[in-house]
Amino acid sequence: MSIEQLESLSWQGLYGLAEQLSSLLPVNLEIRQWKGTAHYDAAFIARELKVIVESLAIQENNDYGSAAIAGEESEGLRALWYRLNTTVMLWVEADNPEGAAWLAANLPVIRGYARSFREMLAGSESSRKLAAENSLLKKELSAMLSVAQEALLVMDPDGRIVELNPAMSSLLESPRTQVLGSFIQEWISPGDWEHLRAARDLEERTIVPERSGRSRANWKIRVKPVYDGGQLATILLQVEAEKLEGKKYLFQKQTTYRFEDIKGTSAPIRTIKEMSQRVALSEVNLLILGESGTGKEVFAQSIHAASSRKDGAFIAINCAAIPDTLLESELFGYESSAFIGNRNESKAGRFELADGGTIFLDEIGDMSLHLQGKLLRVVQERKVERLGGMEPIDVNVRIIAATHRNLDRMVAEEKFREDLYYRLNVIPLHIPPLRERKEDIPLLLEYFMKNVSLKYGRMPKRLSPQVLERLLLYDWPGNVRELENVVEHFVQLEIGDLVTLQSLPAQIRGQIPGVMAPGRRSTRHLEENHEKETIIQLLNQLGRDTEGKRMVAEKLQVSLPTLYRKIKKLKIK
Ligand SMILES: Nc1ncnc2c1ncn2[C@@H]1O[C@H](COP(=O)(O)OP(=O)(O)OP(=O)(O)O)[C@@H](O)[C@H]1O
Repeated sequence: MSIEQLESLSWQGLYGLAEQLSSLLPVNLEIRQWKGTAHYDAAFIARELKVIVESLAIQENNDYGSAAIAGEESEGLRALWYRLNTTVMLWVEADNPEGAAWLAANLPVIRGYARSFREMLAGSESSRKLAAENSLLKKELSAMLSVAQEALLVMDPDGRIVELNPAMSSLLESPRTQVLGSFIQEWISPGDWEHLRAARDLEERTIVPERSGRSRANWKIRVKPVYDGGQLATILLQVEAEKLEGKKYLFQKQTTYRFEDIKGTSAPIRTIKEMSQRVALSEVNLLILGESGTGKEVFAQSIHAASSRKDGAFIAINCAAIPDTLLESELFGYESSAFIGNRNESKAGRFELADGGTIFLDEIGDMSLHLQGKLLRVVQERKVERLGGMEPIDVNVRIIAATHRNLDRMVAEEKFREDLYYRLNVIPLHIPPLRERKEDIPLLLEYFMKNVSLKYGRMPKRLSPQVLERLLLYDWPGNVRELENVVEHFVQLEIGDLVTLQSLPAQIRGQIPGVMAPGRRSTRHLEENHEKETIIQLLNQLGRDTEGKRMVAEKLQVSLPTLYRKIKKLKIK
């Protein structure tokens, strides 16, 4: 029966309604009769019930703490209902003894209303409770996330990032507000996203992020899907930037450097740059040799970017950064049956991924003899075999290998396969250490000062002439990387815009030129050569008379007699 029909019914009374309705409703319904009123009509009651039902529907999302009041007057009768929290009260001012009988007769109709009333109330009540619980849970979740040291991220099944903590935002090097709402696919490859989405339970994997900020570290990911009613509802991610114990990365697949990024105008750097630009155009494998921090990787990337393979992948892998067995499966891939462990998937190796492009095997001197043998096969036959795979797979990959080790000596000591050495070493590129091209130092200082200041949003600082002089005297065992770090140190210092001697890092301040800096691996011979060179430079600058020599001794922080002894010993004219 509709409200309209109910409205047309005549008034029968009120008594008994309250009790009966209250037993049907999840609320206390009080219907009160106010004495002194002549009559009442059913239409009015029905309208009131309608108002209650509709108001409840409208107010579903309202704050239940506030009272909702609706009232109506009709022919001197007044009904007032209100709801405060879960209590609904309907007061009716009427005094009609026939009411009870009428209500009893029409109870099924009233019950129908009561039922929908109850359902609505129950629905709105449970959604209110749920909303309250949800909002509390959300607050608890974000509090938990904010105190966690691990980088954590919550996303929906489409990869939309709905929450992340400060550790994650710093790992992504982006403010939280900027990341919220973006998609994880902006940070990782489609293949890696597919794997994350397909995870059935807690899973771990290492991936190479598409964008990972300056660290260029790989991500060790723990992924946990959350299901609701059999449907994937949320994906939780814990990300750890791979700890590389001093290594730069395990894998990497973008190039960021071009030849124009290689700064330096000295003869040695110009020569090696020109040579690299020439060989970039050929297809030969390359071996880049040089001390740590000289820019071997910068060269490898620039060569790839200038080669005909530039549209193919550049896959870098650090052979010293991971254990041999993992390196083997990473390089060559595996078939499900063969891989030891609980994985049941097949995986392409880095050689396959680099097909049509370049593979950069960094720290090749650290590769085991066993893997050197397998690598030789790839170099010779241009085919790889996955672990446990039956069919060799053709790969068209250019290999650029690099090492800071002395491979000649390793070959002599039978620690590096001679046949592989000759295959890779078709055109060796020696990157000179910074101390052999000191004229590049001012340019590099200026270049890094500009870049690093920009990165930290600070004003570039000037170097005092004494600081510049000391930096020119220093022998830079960590090469360009060390120089970049020193500039970073300057930029971060809370000093004025002038860097003075006091601000120099200890290793540079403390170094008397020619005395080996801690960690330096150069030989005594190199050290003496360098000392000799430094003294000659200073004598040329300051003069060879006694006054000049006194100043040179002062600069070198040695006594005048010591300087004379050194001049004699090093046969300086
Ligand atoms: N000529 C250069 N111009 C500008 N920046 C350079 C140059 N050479 C090196 N760098 C910078 O120095 C740092 C070290 O370079 P890179 O990582 O290529 O050295 P590496 O020889 O591969 O070191 P390692 O042997 O430790 O792997 C990088 O940050 C790079 O940007």
